[in-house]
Amino acid sequence: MKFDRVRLTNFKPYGDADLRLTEGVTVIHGLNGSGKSSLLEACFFALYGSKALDGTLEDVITNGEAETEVELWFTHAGTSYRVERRLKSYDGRIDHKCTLESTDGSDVTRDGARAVREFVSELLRMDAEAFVNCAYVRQGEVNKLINATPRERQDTIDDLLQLGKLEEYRERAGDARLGVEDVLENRRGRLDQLDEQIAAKEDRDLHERLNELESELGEVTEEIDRYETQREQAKETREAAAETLSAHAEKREELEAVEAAIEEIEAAIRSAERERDDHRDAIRETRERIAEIESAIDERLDDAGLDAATDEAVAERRSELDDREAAVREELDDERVNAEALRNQATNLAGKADDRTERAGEIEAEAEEAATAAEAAAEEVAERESSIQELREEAESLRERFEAADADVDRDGVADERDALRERRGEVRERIAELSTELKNARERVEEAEELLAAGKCPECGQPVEDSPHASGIDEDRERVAELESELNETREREASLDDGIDELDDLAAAADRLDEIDETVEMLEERVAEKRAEAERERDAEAEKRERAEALREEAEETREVAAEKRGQAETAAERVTELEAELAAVDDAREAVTAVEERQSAIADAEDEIERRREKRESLAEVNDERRDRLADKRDRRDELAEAVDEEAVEDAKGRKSDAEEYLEKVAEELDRLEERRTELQNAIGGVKADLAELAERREEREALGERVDALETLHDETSELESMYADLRAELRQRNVTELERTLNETFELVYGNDAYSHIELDGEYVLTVYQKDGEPLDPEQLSGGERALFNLSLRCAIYRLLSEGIEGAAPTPPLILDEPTVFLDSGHVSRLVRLVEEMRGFGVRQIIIVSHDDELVGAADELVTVEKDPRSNRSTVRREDAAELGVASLADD
Ligand SMILES: Nc1ncnc2c1ncn2[C@@H]1O[C@H](COP(=O)(O)OP(=O)(O)OP(=O)(O)O)[C@@H](O)[C@H]1O
Repeated sequence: MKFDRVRLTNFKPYGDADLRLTEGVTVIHGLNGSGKSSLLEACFFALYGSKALDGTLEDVITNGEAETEVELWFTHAGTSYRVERRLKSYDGRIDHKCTLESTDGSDVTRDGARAVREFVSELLRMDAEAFVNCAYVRQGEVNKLINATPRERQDTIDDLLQLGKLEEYRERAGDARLGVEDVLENRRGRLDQLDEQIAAKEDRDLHERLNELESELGEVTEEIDRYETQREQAKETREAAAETLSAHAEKREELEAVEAAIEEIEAAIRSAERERDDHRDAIRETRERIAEIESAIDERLDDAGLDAATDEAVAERRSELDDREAAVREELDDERVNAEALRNQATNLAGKADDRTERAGEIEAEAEEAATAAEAAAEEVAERESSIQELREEAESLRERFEAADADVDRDGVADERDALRERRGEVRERIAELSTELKNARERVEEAEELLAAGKCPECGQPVEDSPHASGIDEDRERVAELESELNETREREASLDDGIDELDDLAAAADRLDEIDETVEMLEERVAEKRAEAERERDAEAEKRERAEALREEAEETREVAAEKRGQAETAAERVTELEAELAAVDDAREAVTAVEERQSAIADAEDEIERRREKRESLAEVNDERRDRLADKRDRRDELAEAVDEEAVEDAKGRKSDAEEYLEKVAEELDRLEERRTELQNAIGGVKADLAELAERREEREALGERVDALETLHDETSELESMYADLRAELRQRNVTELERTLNETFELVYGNDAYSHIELDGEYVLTVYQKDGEPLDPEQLSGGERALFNLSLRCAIYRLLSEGIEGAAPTPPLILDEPTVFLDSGHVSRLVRLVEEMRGFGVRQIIIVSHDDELVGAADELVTVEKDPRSNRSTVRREDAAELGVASLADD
């Protein structure tokens, strides 16, 4: 068997790891804690599941992950397999899924952790424990077999070499023997019991007892037959007597019945007679009642308006009353409607009259207003007329001013005239200005000339003159000044007169304007006067008309009121009529009531007469029934006399005596028969008991025979199982001895190999697997006394010896799995490491196909065919696995040397 490949996901420190493994020696190296042991553990776990773990399933899942997966490919006996295990943690539980399948088409599959484990244990012929004891030397367990007690070692090695099976078979055979012994014991006990039972039954002479019982039974049966015959005869006698008695009893019974019937009929006749008397009395009473009713009817005839109390008269009166009522009702309805209508009319008319009166008042108020308006208009007319008068007087005085004026102008020429004067005055004023200027100039010239003269200069040229000045011009100028002065005065006078004229004309023009104004005002006022006058006229007319209308309305209202009063009177009359009619209706009702009373009494009389008739009939029928009863009574009395004669008292006494004798006898016989029958039953039971005892005896004898045979067979079987048990024990002892010899040989061989030429000569292994090491001087030594390193090598030798024995000693496919050594060199010095290397080489020589070693020892690394490096990334804390190139390997180890 060999591992081909292991692949991990989230197993302990590994994230994803995939490693191919080859034949030969593979050394796995790496730093502490990098995951070397975990890799081996993963392979072991793949094969055996949780049994292969020291910790729990949960521990192998990488911290912080929920799921791990381990796959292992391996080959065994020419078949390749793949195991896959998957652990999933949820809700604090671990789900373990596991499958195994062959990968080369040989169609092996196993599903489930248990099925796979069983398959692997079977295939490798070792369970998980055997695997660690043989193939897988775990770290720190290098001394396991040495430190074990001989007993443990014995179990371990026996198991590995399959000797455990023989022990198991021996035990089974022992169990079988004990089982047979138990059964045998039990059967023997039963056999003794049967013998006792049979002897007891044989002691009791069962056949003789049976004969005695049967003859007594015969006698008892005969006696019973005899008694039964006699009993039949007694019964017949008793029946005959009883018949005679019952015939008599019948007659007596009939007699009694007839007597009772006679009494009954008599009583019936009496009671019928009483009933007839009752009817007669009732008839008399009814007649009296009819007379009373008739007189009551007479009393009510007048009220009902009837002459006679006959049916026709009543019917006629009734229809008369109905007609009357219908007529009165009709009129009443009409009259009620009429009264209501009149009342309404009266109310309406009174309302209307009130409305009219109110309206008349309103119109009168309007007339008053019109009168006031007419008055106001008249006053205004008077006022205006006096204004007109005043204006006319003013106009007259204005016109007089024209007459009195100097100017000869009229109203229309004033304006033109004034304009002409103003023009002329303008011309005059211009002239005044010219003259003033000219005068001023002339005066200045005079003044200048006088100044020049005074200064001795020529007044005309201005040149200084001594004596002859040019003085002629000055005089001229003085004349001119005078002329101009007079003309100016003249002209000024003219201006003044023009001013006066203009002033007068201004006054006149103003008067003319005023006249125009007055004319206009007067005209306007006259128009207003005319208007107001017309208005006053209109208002007065309106007043008159309204007063007329108001008067008319008041009259109308008065008339309406009268009509309303009239209607109210009519309404009252109608209401009175209604009351009358209602009274009449009541009277009709009373009359009808009286008629009804008469009618009722009439029918009461009829009923009473019917009753009388009924009672009379009843009396007759009762009389007939009684006649018939009397006939029957006579018959019954005849029959009674007949029966009384027929009853024979002597015969009855005789029959009674016979009957009681027979009964007495029957009672006694019954007692005797009961006793005999009881005895017969007892005898029959006893016979049955004896017969059963006989049958049981026969059965017991048969059973005893069969049991005897069975006990013989069991005794034989017991002998056989005992033999088998000792045979297995012998076989195991023999095989173990053979193995011990072989193991001792291979152990010495390997020990020699790793420890030769040293202090020790050989190792002895006895039948109980007690190990003793012999020194060169022949001194024996307990292996525990060896040093740590020696012990390690010694143990490895023992393991290898077992391993070899296993691979050589078992028929068929060698189960030898890879030899796995985890840190085997811990206790070894370098010399011993070399020996270990040699041991490994040697193991290879013995045909171990695959050796996997965890170690950092250079020498071991050097001896490897394959080197696997395990590293842990310090950052992610995840391990990886890597195979080194074999060529490089060689170089590396050379370089190291
Ligand atoms: N469930 C887990 N999740 C993550 N890491 C784990 C888990 N279980 C163990 N480890 C880590 O794996 C490492 C143990 O690995 P292992 O024992 O295989 O190392 P090693 O290489 O054999 O060491 P040494 O040389 O000391 O024997 C430890 O560092 C431990 O912290």
